[in-house]
Amino acid sequence: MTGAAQTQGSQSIKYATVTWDQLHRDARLLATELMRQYRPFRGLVAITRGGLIPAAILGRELGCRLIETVSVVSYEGEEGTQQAPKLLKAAEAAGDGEGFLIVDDLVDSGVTARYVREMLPKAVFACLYAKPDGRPYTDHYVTEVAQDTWVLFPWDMAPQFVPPLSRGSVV
Ligand SMILES: O=P(O)(O)OC[C@H]1O[C@H](OP(=O)(O)OP(=O)(O)O)[C@H](O)[C@@H]1O
Ligand SMILES: Nc1nc2[nH]cnc2c(=O)[nH]1
Ligand SMILES: [Mg+2]
Repeated sequence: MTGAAQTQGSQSIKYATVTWDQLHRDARLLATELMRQYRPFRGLVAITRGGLIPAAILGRELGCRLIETVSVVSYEGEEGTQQAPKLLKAAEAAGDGEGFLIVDDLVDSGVTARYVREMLPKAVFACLYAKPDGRPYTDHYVTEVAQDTWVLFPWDMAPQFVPPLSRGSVV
């Protein structure tokens, strides 16, 4: 994970960028830990969309071909900042979650994880990255990220031209 700061107006935003290679390595590290701790899972539940690619990698490593999805949208509540999750698709094949592993890319506030866990109380929850507020809602994660940092996943980015320093650009 690589750190960077970007200024937008008067605000400085901190980013942690994750490359495809790093994401793949982290997903394999997570798989190693899960293999050590659990009997084979009956299936995985990917939280769309961010959990889909981590779930594909974990499914391959753990030898698990049943991958169910749950689709949740979190949006701003009318009174301002409170997020209210809305279910677009339930994980019907997972029952109460027994024998299933819920997979997401990260936990931030923990709102999404808490909501999905309430639907699948017997499932194990794992993600790649965890911010402090979300950490209590995941059983496993690989790397902690500061709460004020936005994780940029490989699917959020594209390589682009950067002018050389000699042209006076600021890095
Ligand atoms: O802990 P929280 O504050 O709930 O945030 C974490 C969730 O936010 C992101 O998903 P998002 O809702 O942006 O949708 P996406 O996966 O489709 O990109 C991320 O993939 C997690 O699912
Ligand atoms: N890409 C991305 N999505 C998020 N959703 C909630 N927090 C984050 C984050 O840090 N990065
Ligand atoms: Mg998501």
